[in-house]
Amino acid sequence: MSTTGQVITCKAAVCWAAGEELKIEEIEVAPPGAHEVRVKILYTGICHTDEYTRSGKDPEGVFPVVLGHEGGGIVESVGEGVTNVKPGDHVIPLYTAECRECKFCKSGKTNLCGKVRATQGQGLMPDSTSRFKCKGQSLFHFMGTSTFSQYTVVADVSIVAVNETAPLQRVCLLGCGITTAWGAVAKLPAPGVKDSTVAVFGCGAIGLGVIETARTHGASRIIAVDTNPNKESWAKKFGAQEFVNPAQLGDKRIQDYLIEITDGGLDFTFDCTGNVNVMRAALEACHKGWGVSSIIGVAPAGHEISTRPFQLVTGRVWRGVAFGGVKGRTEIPGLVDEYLAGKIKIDEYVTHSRKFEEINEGFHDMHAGDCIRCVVDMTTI
Ligand SMILES: NC(=O)C1=CN([C@@H]2O[C@H](COP(=O)(O)OP(=O)(O)OC[C@H]3O[C@@H](n4cnc5c(N)ncnc54)[C@H](OP(=O)(O)O)[C@@H]3O)[C@@H](O)[C@H]2O)C=CC1
Ligand SMILES: N[C@@H](CCC(=O)N[C@@H](CSC=O)C(=O)NCC(=O)O)C(=O)O
Ligand SMILES: [Zn+2]
Ligand SMILES: [Zn+2]
Repeated sequence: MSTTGQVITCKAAVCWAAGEELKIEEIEVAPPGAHEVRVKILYTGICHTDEYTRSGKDPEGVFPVVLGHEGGGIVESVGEGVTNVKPGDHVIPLYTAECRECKFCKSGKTNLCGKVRATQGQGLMPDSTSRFKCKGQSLFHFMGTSTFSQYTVVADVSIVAVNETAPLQRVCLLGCGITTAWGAVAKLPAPGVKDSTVAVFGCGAIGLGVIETARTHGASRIIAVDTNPNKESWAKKFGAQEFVNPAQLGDKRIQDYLIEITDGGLDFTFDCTGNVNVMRAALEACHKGWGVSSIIGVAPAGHEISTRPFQLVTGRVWRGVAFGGVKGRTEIPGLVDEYLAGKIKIDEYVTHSRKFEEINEGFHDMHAGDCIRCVVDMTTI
């Protein structure tokens, strides 16, 4: 029986309040409005940003909410005026929209579309309402995606169809982590990291992806930095030649050590931790005159970065990047094809798989130190 135009009752993992575990609830998902798409989510990754918001560290966090932004699914139905996807398409929801009409999209300078960002940050659809209800209460959306629900509704500018032969339990990770890491390196202005020295701070999925992309883009030397000694073998497997544990340097600061072993500092550094002290170290480990440091990590509410302005006066550049600077509707289909052609790794990041009913264990996995990415099968309930 067709569900088009009907309210769908399904299961979702609801976070009722900051710091609480998720609770699997029966929820009602309204049909998509104009320029909206309802998606059956089959798989979702758990990203550290989901945990960041769950824990209450996100200044934009609103509750009760359906978290999740690294999903893969199939279009169930579309609202009026939707032309970019159709029922049955295999899709990846995008937390960075791409409307192709706003001043950001048209600038050619950024992937940060402005079309739905304001309401997305409030946990609402573009018309400032929610499509989710639980026990009569409205639930907030998250990052315009809410992939921890068996059905979700997203704006049409926030979704892309991908090659149907691609396994959704793998390419869902292109919804955030792997694309973020790939773009942060591959989309640097030419010549990028080719023949350059690189240091990557934090070797989770993001850091490992940065290491991998730096390797495939011809970096001459890649140094991985992580306080977790178990990450050394991971970093080397993805392409780092050296591994430094800052906790083992005694009184020496990590930036001073890196400057010492690289004849004045790195050409490129990347923060993949979200720790503002690490962000500072990554900037200060850059070479005078030309070193570029990219902030990828997301810092808790109230945390601020600082350094001596002299670090910038003397030619180091501090930048940040969201979703790797990638325009999702335009570029993700190509990344899926590159994965299918064996040019981009995804399988290697998946260390844990969980049933939907085990989603909280998936969050605990992230804290155990041996989890790179956990993929949740949304069809097990
Ligand atoms: N800008 C963007 O678009 C995106 C940003 N993010 C953000 O990127 C960050 C990284 O994500 P992810 O890779 O999933 O996270 P992980 O937690 O898996 O990886 C971070 C790694 O850094 C290590 N670490 C912690 N403290 C330090 C330190 N002081 N010095 C060196 N290493 C340290 C951690 O060790 P341990 O395991 O012991 O904690 C861990 O190995 C997060 O802040 C996430 O929110 C994610 C996706 C997109
Ligand atoms: N809401 C937070 C900031 C969260 C943040 O920086 N998100 C990243 C993506 S992290 C993905 O896992 C991002 O793309 N930000 C750009 C955006 O427009 O949201 C806060 O308010 O500090
Ligand atoms: Zn993420
Ligand atoms: Zn736009």
